[in-house]
Amino acid sequence: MWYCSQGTGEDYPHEVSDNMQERNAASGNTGKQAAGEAAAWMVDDGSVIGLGTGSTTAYAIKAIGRRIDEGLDVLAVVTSYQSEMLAIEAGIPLTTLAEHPELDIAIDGADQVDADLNVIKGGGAAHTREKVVAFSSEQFVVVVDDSKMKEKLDHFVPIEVLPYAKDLVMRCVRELGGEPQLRLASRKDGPVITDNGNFVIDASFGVIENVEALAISLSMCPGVVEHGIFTDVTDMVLIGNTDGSVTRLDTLI
Ligand SMILES: O=C(CO)[C@H](O)[C@H](O)COP(=O)(O)O
Repeated sequence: MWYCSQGTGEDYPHEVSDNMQERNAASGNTGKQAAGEAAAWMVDDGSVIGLGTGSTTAYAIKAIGRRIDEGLDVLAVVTSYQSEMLAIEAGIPLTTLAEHPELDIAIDGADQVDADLNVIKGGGAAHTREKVVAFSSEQFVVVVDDSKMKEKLDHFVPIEVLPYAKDLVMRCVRELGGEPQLRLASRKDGPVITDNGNFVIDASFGVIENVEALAISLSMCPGVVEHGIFTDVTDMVLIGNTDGSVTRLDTLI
């Protein structure tokens, strides 16, 4: 269950909303920027935060960096080399899960979100660390543009696998009714190698009727390091719309 609220200027602090629509429209990435920047305002002073990966989260990271310039005091755990580089560039002090195993809030993008706030992640092959960070956080906030919202999930599911187990995992996926495809690199010959040194298999299942059952079945296949289905962890989704407004979906407890 979730409830929904929508706003433009009034719902978010001045700095996010002021001229937000104009700036976002100019960038050509309106929804992602609106959602990412709105999430940056969810971060409290003195908190330890998790930073996801991807182009939408990048807007949040840059906006948190601007808040730090104005005095915000935070420490961040990153989920990938990409978020590490962006956080360093934005001037965000870093820490680790070993030093801070419990995070206050994590902000991350998604490839698709359904009406029950189930999420598919891993378009950037970072979902393993992203899932660890999400489950280590008191609050997990997902930031997406409105094209990512679906009544039922039908996006392919990224699965990080041990290279040694590639063929077994492909067989598991087929037995579960899916069509597996090894993700290939675009600027290198051969497969994508994750930040953890593994392969990624993208598995298409069409419309996923039972998200939790599929998530459990995929986890049970030997050689699966982690798959991109996130259930029962998302507390809030901030959806950036093409006009620069942001719609908020919260879980009801
Ligand atoms: O899961 C992810 C990385 O593994 C990303 O958060 C997801 O792919 C969304 O990316 P973007 O914000 O660039 O659309």
